[in-house]
Amino acid sequence: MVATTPSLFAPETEVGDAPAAARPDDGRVGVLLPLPFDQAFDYASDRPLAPGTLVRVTFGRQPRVGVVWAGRRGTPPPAAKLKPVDAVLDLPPLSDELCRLVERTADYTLSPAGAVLRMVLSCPAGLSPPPTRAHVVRAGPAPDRLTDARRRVLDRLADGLPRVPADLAREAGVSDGVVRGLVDAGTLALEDLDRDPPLARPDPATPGPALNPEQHDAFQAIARRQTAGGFEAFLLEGVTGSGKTEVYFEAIARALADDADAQVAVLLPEIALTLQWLDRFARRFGCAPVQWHSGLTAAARRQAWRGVAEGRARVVVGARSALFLPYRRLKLIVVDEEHDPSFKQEDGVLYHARDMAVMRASLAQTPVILASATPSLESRVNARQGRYTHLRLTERHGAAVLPAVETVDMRTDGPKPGRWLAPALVAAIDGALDRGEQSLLFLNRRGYAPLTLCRQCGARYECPNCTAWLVEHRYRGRLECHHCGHSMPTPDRCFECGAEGELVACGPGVERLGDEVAERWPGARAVVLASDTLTGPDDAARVVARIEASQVDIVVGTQLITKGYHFPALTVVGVVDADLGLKGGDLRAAERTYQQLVQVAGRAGRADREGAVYLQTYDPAHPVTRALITGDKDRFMDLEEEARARAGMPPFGRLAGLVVEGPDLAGVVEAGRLLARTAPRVEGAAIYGPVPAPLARLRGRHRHRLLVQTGRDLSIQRLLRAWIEPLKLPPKVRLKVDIDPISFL
Ligand SMILES: Nc1ncnc2c1ncn2[C@@H]1O[C@H](COP(=O)(O)OP(=O)(O)OP(=O)(O)O)[C@@H](O)[C@H]1O
Ligand SMILES: [Zn+2]
Repeated sequence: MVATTPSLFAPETEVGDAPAAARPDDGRVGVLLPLPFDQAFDYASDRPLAPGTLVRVTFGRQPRVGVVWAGRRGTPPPAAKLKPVDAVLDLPPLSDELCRLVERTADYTLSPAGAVLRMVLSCPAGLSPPPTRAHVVRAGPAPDRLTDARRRVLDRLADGLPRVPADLAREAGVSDGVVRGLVDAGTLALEDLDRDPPLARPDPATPGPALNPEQHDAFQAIARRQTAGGFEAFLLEGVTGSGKTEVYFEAIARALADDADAQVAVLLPEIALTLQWLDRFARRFGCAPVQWHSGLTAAARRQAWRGVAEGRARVVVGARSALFLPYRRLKLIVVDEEHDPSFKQEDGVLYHARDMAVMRASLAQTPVILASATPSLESRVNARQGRYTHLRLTERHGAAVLPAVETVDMRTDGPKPGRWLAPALVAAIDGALDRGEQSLLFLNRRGYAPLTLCRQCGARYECPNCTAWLVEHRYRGRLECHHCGHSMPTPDRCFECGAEGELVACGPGVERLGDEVAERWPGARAVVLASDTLTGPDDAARVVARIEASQVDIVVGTQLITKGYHFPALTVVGVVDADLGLKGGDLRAAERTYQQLVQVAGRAGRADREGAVYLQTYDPAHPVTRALITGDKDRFMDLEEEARARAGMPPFGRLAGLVVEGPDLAGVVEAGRLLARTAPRVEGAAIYGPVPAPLARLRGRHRHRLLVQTGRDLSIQRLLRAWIEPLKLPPKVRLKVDIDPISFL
């Protein structure tokens, strides 16, 4: 059997302990702590505590919040050493479904269960009751002496909503003393209430747009499962602009309407979590969803976490970590842009949020929707083999059509040296400017130039901590490492030979394109968009609003600007270096490049004006380029799939990356040798390496890699555990195990 995520569907692999009743019989409960231990520790409890109950205990000397756990008990300590459960938190217990997700994720990724639990309890402030504040409420009859000022205060309170005294006084246009007087008179009273305003409830009753027939069929398939109940995974594949979002909005509305306590999780790649998306949600549901991502303030984070745990947060939209929130009653999961590599977490617990979303849905017995214009090969195979239900939207909504794609052969039709935009692309932008339309130039490289070298002696500027060039950022006047953040002012003389004025920038980044645009079209309104040219989400929102309002003619951007945006006046897209993603090619380089370019191209011509896309390439015959021109995605993906199948690569075989890293090379080499020497010799498993990783140094640490490849019929986790657990690595050397690796750096 070929299974893409075996522990989802093949219980014979790694299954965590099934939750049984906690065992208070012996006066003990197991408590799993958010620390890197796989086992629950015993604590004394004089009353039975249900699994999932959040408790405060002492571990070492530290107070900690943990979770009463049904299985995974370590060696029981003697009764004399047992510490009591100090307190039970005033929160609903974690759902059984979530506890099992923690165990499955731990088993699947070879992480300690406690490390996964830590992702669930990721908001310590949310664990305590919310701070309170005195609010004014109506408490008795109006006083005999009802002045005009007093009447205004009472009028404000007529809606029944409590208010903070100062706010009330301001709203009524009176002094604080008037409010105080009413409290003294017994007409009003002060009550300690949650400082946090209540979370708004999205309204599923507002009708969405009428779905077109394809959208309607897709939604009906999902709705049938919602009515019948239970787990089903849907792959919602629709060309860019086909209305995937409208379809899953309907499914969200259905989930909310069917069950007054239902909760919905929507996972988006962080950079696709834009104001445009939030606005659209608010227009459809009457209020913003609850957000969960790295940019939240501490207060917003606390409110979101607690709102989810108490079931008040009905729709949560967030980056991958939103999957591990303590939903009480999860009824639908949506993973939008499911192919996006950023769903893989690359540090700590190395999980893939898309795969774990499917796992969570199956544990919670709910539908899950994976949406994409360019589904991952893994999901495609799952759909073909019947594990996912495949829903397709083949056309853009309404009159919009997919843009025409052309290649520009850089070997024959490229620009002059020192320029980056070919004549054909320049002509297309001229045309767009004449017609008052917008153009987008895409280059997935921040900064001005990726390499700086000395024309005199050839010296290159390298990061002292990493195997990487320093990238020039001319706007800031600095050279920077994109891996560790190391940064220095751009020098004016060579560090090697001292020659002055001889340093040259090699190759383009978006800033350099911005210069070329300014030179060529001095009258055009241009903007360069990259994560480091924006000061934050507000700045990004402002720029996007300007583009929407057609106050920008030419956008130069990294992938930041490619995901999910809808700019009606944008008609020309230029991909400045279509070959960039193919360099250094790992397993998924072609697939990923294809997906990214389809997304970029998909920004063109989304409304009533037709779009055109220009791909600048040195290899116009490359299958990725061919597929983009012909639009024959299926053929391209079929070829990719055949190649993977032939090589026994995922999803037809399984991979695990092992990285040994440490501060000194000798220890790393020794650890690599130890792994090689003890490697299991098992039929159906191959082990490659150790070799220095492509990023042989990162943040000052040396890194060597091994790659383990097995067939689908082997449990790669079991093989790894038996091999690695007994090993004693040299001091300061760490081993990172990455199941289903996405990054091979
Ligand atoms: N049934 C419909 N009625 C009216 N407008 C629609 C309908 N379906 C889609 N649209 C509009 O068409 C545009 C594209 O739809 P949407 O953004 O949902 O597509 P998508 O498939 O999610 O796109 P992408 O993958 O490019 O992000 C939006 O402006 C949307 O409001
Ligand atoms: Zn560095």
